[in-house]
Amino acid sequence: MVGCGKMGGALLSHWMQGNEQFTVVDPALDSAPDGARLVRDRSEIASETFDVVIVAIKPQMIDDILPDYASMLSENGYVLSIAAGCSLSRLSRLMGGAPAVRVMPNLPAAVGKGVSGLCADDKGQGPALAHAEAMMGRTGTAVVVDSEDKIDRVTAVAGSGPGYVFEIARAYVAAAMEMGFDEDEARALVLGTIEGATAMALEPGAAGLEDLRNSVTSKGGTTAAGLDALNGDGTISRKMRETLKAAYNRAVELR
Ligand SMILES: NC(=O)C1=CN([C@@H]2O[C@H](COP(=O)(O)OP(=O)(O)OC[C@H]3O[C@@H](n4cnc5c(N)ncnc54)[C@H](O)[C@@H]3O)[C@@H](O)[C@H]2O)C=CC1
Ligand SMILES: O=C(O)[C@@H]1CCC=N1
Repeated sequence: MVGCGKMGGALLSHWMQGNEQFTVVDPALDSAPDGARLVRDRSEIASETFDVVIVAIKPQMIDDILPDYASMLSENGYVLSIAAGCSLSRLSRLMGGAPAVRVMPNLPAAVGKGVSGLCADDKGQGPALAHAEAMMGRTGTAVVVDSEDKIDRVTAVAGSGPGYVFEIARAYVAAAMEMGFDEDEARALVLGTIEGATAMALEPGAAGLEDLRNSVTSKGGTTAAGLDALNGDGTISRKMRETLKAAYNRAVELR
């Protein structure tokens, strides 16, 4: 595993539940998760081969770093990347034509509630994709998508998504504090509300989101007043479209 920072570390803690053995190369780590082997420089393992090379470094570093790993992939091995944008064809080329699988995870994998999309190139269909899907299944929900472009769309919706949710929650908490609650109270009220509303929407057979919203909204009541201020002019709807488009466009730039 090349790089083991925030996202790679979150995944590894759940990947370790399987039968694979992991070697992590990361110059910045003091220790690897229990049971994984840590090396700080690739030269320490240069003569070894691995069934999978996992790319968990920043996309901008891949061109410089990945070619050094091409000779370390075993004959039937594949490259698995979690990097935003970086295309299957680029990954495979940098790894000497190896089968390639792209995964777009998200950070709640840290608590086993990740959502991820996967896709593979032609050589990566079959055992490589099945293995990657099994690994991702240990971290939450994994969905194989039918085109590589959809991975960049998964990135915009789900990969970056926790960032949007944390930002919305942060603004919601800040507004609650301006209403006179202290931070602990505001966090409990806001995060509990988000958790409870999400749990209701996820119940099997739950009503649609519009109906759920309406079930909170009394005619002429407080929710109607709040919703009118929130999205009466469509600001939130427009902002969400702009948000996803901007993230998708950036993923395309990183291909
Ligand atoms: N953070 C997130 O929520 C998500 C991140 N990703 C992808 O995951 C990848 C990693 O992102 P983060 O974990 O957020 O970044 P990060 O900065 O936390 O982790 C990157 C790691 O790479 C290591 N590194 C730097 N140079 C290295 C080298 N030469 N050899 C080996 N390791 C090296 C760093 O020490 C660091 O631990 C990116 O490609 C990103 O697009 C994908 C989905 C979600
Ligand atoms: O911000 C990023 O580029 C990465 C990919 C998705 C989430 N974090």
